[in-house]
Order: sequence, then C-alpha cells, then structure tokens
Amino acid sequence: MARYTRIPGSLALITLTNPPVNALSVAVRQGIIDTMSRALSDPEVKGVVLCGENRKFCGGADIREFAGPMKGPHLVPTFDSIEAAEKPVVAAIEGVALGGGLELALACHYRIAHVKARLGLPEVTLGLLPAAGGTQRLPRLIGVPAALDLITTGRHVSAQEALKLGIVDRVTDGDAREVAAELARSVSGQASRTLPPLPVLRVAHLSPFRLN
Ligand SMILES: C/C=C(\C)C(=O)SCCNC(=O)CCNC(=O)[C@H](O)C(C)(C)COP(=O)(O)OP(=O)(O)OC[C@H]1O[C@@H](n2cnc3c(N)ncnc32)[C@H](O)[C@@H]1OP(=O)(O)O
Repeated sequence: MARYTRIPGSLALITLTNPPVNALSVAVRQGIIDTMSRALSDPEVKGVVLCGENRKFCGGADIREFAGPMKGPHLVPTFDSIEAAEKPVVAAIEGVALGGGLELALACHYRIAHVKARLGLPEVTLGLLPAAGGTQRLPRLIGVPAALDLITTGRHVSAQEALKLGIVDRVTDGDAREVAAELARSVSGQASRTLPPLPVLRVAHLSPFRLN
C-alpha cells in the first residue's frame, strides 16, 4: 500500500507501507501509481515527497512474491510515471534504499538521505540485474565507472558516499521528510529536473563498423 497525506506548503506526502522494509509488493506498486495520479491531478498540490513507513525507505522488490507469477503493474512503468511527473518529486531516504528501492529513488527528481541511510543495487547477489531503470538512471546520474562499480559488486554505500558520488542531493541528521518537503517547496513551480543523457564510452580497441 501507499498512504496519501496532504502536508503544509501545498505538498502531498506518499508513504510506502509494507512492513518490515516497505518492499515493492503488488499493493505498493499499485499504491504508488494511484497516489501519484491523485497528487498530479490535484491543482492544489505543487510537489510530492515520497518516503517509507517507520523510517525505512524501501528494501526493493518484495522477495516474498518471487515464488509466484508477476501480478499488477510492473516496476518500469511505475517508476517512469514518477520521472515524467510535471510536479517535483523528492525522495526522503531513511533506513535503506536497496535494489528496486534505489531505482525508485532514482526515478524521483531529487533525493534527500538521512545520515544513517544505506543505498545500493544488490540485485547481482541474487543473480539479477537492476533492470527497473537502475542500469540507465544511475550511470546518467554519476557516470559509467562509478555506476558499474555499484551494479557489479552490489555493495551498499553510506549516505555520505552517496552524496560524494552524486546519488543524493543532500544528507541530513534530522527528519529527511522535512528536509525533502523544504526542497519540494523551494522548487515547486519550476520545470522538473531531468537526468543528463547517458555518457557514451569510447573503447579504443574497437573501430567503427563500416558499410562498404
Ligand atoms: C528485480 C529485482 C529487484 C528490483 C530487487 O529489488 S531485488 C531485491 C533487492 N533487495 C535486497 O536484496 C534487500 C535484501 N535485504 C537486505 O539486505 C536486508 O534484509 C536489509 C538491509 C533490508 C535489512 O537488514 P537487517 O536490518 O539486518 O534485517 P533482516 O535482514 O533481518 O531483515 C528484516 C526483515 O525484512 C525482511 N526483508 C528484507 N528485505 C526484504 C525484501 N526485499 N522483501 C521482503 N522482505 C524483506 C527480511 O526477510 C526480514 O523479515 P523477518 O525475517 O523479520 O520476517
């Protein structure tokens, strides 16, 4: 599920609710779509803050659903609908943003992390790829070498390292939701921020393919 609350400053707060780590179950994916649509269609709402219940942003795909067939909305269109939003969406990352949880945060226009948060793409440790946008959005945000390091090792990074790498915009030791709301208010009315294009790697030993 995702809970929808109006908060001061003409903002909507969307809270993922799926204990213990607010994993992206079918109900959470559907909840994100429904609450985003509600926020976007309400002219009184100028921006959105996305967080997880109990100060845990999101532990990724719900591993309890791995045994059955995929139901409900897929992650890719769910995340694309956030990125395409014309109102600013700010992720308030507390606890963990792992796997699909980090991919969800990457689809938001801004990211605030609590100082104790941990972020990463551990899909490789399950024999998977971060295929819900992580392999595209992370290199666009922080460059190919740094993104490949995180994607191929699955290692977690601290909030401070995430800030240094450029994954998050700000780190706070306070309430990340409040800092995210402040940021959302300050950018509301502006065009949504977009990621830079994917950098093109030039590989020295490969010559361009020629058609004769
Ligand atoms: C495609 C694939 C995509 C898009 C993916 O996202 S793959 C999943 C990527 N996510 C992960 O691999 C995260 C796995 N979890 C962890 O690394 C850790 O559990 C944690 C860092 C999130 C928390 O660690 P810790 O505080 O030590 O606690 P536990 O490990 O004991 O976990 C607590 C309970 O949470 C349950 N849990 C954890 N992750 C998930 C999840 N992704 N889906 C569902 N449930 C999850 C875990 O099973 C524990 O449950 P209980 O045993 O307490 O019932």
